[in-house]
This record gives sequence, C-alpha cells and structure tokens, in this order.
Amino acid sequence: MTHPGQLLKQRKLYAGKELGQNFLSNPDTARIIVEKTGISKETRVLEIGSGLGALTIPIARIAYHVTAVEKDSRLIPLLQQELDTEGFKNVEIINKDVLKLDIAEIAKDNKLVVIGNLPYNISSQILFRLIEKRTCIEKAFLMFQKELANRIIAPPGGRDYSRLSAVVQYAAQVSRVAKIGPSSFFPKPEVDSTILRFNFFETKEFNLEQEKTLFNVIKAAFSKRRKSLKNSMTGGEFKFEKAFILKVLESAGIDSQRRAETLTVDEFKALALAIWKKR
Ligand SMILES: C[S@@+](CC[C@H](N)C(=O)[O-])C[C@H]1O[C@@H](n2cnc3c(N)ncnc32)[C@H](O)[C@@H]1O
Repeated sequence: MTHPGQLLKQRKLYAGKELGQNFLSNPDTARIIVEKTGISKETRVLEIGSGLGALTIPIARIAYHVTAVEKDSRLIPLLQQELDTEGFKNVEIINKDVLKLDIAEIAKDNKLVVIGNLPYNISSQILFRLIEKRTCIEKAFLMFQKELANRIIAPPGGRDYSRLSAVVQYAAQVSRVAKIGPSSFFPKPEVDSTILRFNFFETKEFNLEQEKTLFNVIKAAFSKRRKSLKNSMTGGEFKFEKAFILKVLESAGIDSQRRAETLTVDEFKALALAIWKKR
C-alpha cells in the first residue's frame, strides 16, 4: 500500500476536511480491521468512502464482491489504478454521495456486509440511512469518532444516551470492535476513533408506520432532554397535547416525571405503541 500522503502528493491533490478525509495510512491496521469483520469469499461488501483503497484492497482480497462508494471524483482513478495493478476484478467503484445511494439496488436479493471508515461529519446521517435500509444488510462495521461511538452504545441513564443510541439499539445489537489512535491516519485527526459492529435484528417487530411513530417519539422525547416527558413530548413533530401525553404515558406504564434519557428502548417501544393505538 502506497502511503496516502505520497499518493496525493504525486497527483498534486490534498485531503479535504469537508469530506472527512483522514485516510488509513497503516496497512497493518487496515488488515486487522478487515480480519475482524470475518468476511469470506461468499460475502458481498458495500464499502462507504473507499478513498484511496486502504480498506478496499484487503476487502477485495477476501470478499466475493465489493461495491465501493466514494463521493470525491478525484480519488476514483487513483483507486482504479491500484485495483488494476493488483489485478482485482471483483470491485465496482461508484462515484456518488452515499446518502443518495440506492442500497437495495446494490444488494438485489443478497444481504450486504457494510464496512466503512466513515467521513465523521456525516456519520450519524449515514447510520440513520443504514438503519432505514437494514433489511438489505446483514451486519456493518463502521469507524466513528470515539465520542460518537460512545453515544451510540451508551445504555439508558447516562449523559451519553441520546436519540441516536435509542434508535440504533432498537434496530441492532451493537458492540465495540477496536479503538484506533490518530497515528494510523493521514492526515492525523485530533480525535480517537472506534470501530463498532452492528448486527441488525432479523425480525421487525414494528411495521413501517409503527416504526415511524417510534422514531418520532424518540426524537420528540429527546428534543428537550432535561425536561420531564410530559413537557418534552409536547414539542417535536407530533405537537401532542399535554392531556394526550399524560394518557399515553399512563397506558404505557411510564411515570410522566421521567426524562427521555432514563427510558429503555423497550419503554420507548411501549410508548410508541400506546400513541399509535390511540391516534
Ligand atoms: C475517513 S475517509 C476513509 C477513506 C478510506 N476508506 C480509508 O480508510 O483510508 C472517508 C472517505 O469518505 C469519502 N466521503 C465523504 N463524504 C462522502 C459521501 N457523502 N459519500 C461517499 N463518500 C464520502 C471521502 O472522500 C473519503 O474518501
């Protein structure tokens, strides 16, 4: 693997902050990350933000097929050349914004394993999108800024438990895979990184409408996280009346004085179902 700094210099290119371009520069780290995903010669991978191919190449060495999506058109010929040099024929690079990518079209009838050293400025948005499309995804291995990863896996009751934690933990079992320090990247970020593994739940307990209600309930509850539910829930998309909120909280068996950050995912589900039935 050519060092990303050298590759960019040869082409008179630069790493763009607005695209979160901190490239993996340590081939051992890249190899270890790919090993930890457990992919095999049957796996179809969607790689988000392939960049200069630090992960694409070790993935292509193992996987059946890789769809690599990359927004920065400047990087596509560099990666294509690296792939051609190594003789890989199982990689398709798509020059597109991942937030506009039709993931179902890529998966067709298969389930994908999603891998990505994500651009940190849009990593929450990417995660919400993957959750939306999770029926096409078997599991995902994604690298986040450490602080965001801590929020994603935070249990209820603490400062880190947030809208993102509740939505993600409803859709997937999440675990920490590895911590990566700044020295593994070029340019070096000022933050530590964490790789999380997401095993999306097979069965969907909620239908689409119920799920939409659940996500709106979580959003409304966390819109004023310092306030009790009876006050925070009147905000957000639904514009609930206070009397209605008190009624649904009671039927879900939740004390109206509690705050969003104390509710488990199961309690959010009970609340969403109570709202869905009474509307
Ligand atoms: C942190 S870098 C990782 C690059 C490479 N995978 C690596 O590990 O060295 C993030 C990559 O995502 C790309 N990117 C940023 N925003 C994107 C978007 N909306 N859609 C697809 N790729 C994006 C960047 O251009 C960059 O190549």
